[in-house]
Amino acid sequence: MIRVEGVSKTFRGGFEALRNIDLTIRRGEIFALLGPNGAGKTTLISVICGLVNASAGRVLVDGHDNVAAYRRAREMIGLVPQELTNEAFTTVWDTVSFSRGLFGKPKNPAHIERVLRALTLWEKRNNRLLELSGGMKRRVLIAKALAHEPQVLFLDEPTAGVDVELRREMWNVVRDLRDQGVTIILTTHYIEEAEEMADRIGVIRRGELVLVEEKHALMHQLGRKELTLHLDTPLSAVPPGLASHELTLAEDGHALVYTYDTSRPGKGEGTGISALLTDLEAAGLQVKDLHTRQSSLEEIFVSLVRENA
Ligand SMILES: Nc1ncnc2c1ncn2[C@@H]1O[C@H](COP(=O)(O)OP(=O)(O)OP(=O)(O)O)[C@@H](O)[C@H]1O
Repeated sequence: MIRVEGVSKTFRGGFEALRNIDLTIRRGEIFALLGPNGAGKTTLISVICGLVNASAGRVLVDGHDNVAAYRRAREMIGLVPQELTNEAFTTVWDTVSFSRGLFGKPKNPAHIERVLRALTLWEKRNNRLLELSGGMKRRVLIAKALAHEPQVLFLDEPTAGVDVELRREMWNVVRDLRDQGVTIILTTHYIEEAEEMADRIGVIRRGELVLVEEKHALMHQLGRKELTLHLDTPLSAVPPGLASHELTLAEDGHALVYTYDTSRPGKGEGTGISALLTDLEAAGLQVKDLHTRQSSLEEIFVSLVRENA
């Protein structure tokens, strides 16, 4: 659906906000662009949408070059901006219809009605924006972005600063849109959001795309857990009887660390912990204490960003 080829952006003054980005977005997927503040997420979206010119490279939207064929490319895209706009005295119906008009599309009340119903705004269509709750205003932004029937929807921080309940509601809205065939690209600070929503995740850091991965493959990494066994008597090496387990020595031989995978439970011997405990006993090792830990999503994200430093 979208190809980003060798895109760089250097702002006036020489700041390099994007460096040689290559990215392909597949039709019908939800792609989450994850990155810390100032990483370049908004700049990348702005370049793809043709709001900011790239310094190098090109962007194709469904095969249309977004500079040479700007109008064709742009009309395929709906953009939900980060900030709420301020048309307080306009009604929901008018503001959404107006957005469609901006793309030179003929009026289509049936489509506007479909969009408003899908976003549960139909009952509020005659209300002015100032009369809506924060969550409704956010949904109006989505309705505006969908008014001209785009095939791709960009959501820039769709749930920044909203409460948990509203965040879940937004996630459902986005999933429904995907189910209707809209390709979705969202930026987020929230790892949980990327985990919950995305088919693929891209991590951007200081203008570079440091990782693009299927969510499930990432989850596989995330699924690793550690079991630390504190020993009564320190060891100088892992005993031969335990060689078949994935063990390393830690804390000067006072602890054995077992790494296992939680993403494939219930197959064969499962986590392997019971077999390990049996073998520990057979090897005559006394375990004083034990604890388990799982890398949090935050840790994985931070380590990904650091690894690529
Ligand atoms: N018009 C501009 N002129 C100069 N520098 C800019 C301009 N727009 C953005 N930048 C810089 O480019 C970098 C990337 O900004 P961008 O808004 O893309 O980050 P972001 O990843 O969306 O961050 P956030 O999560 O904070 O929204 C920042 O350092 C920002 O200061």
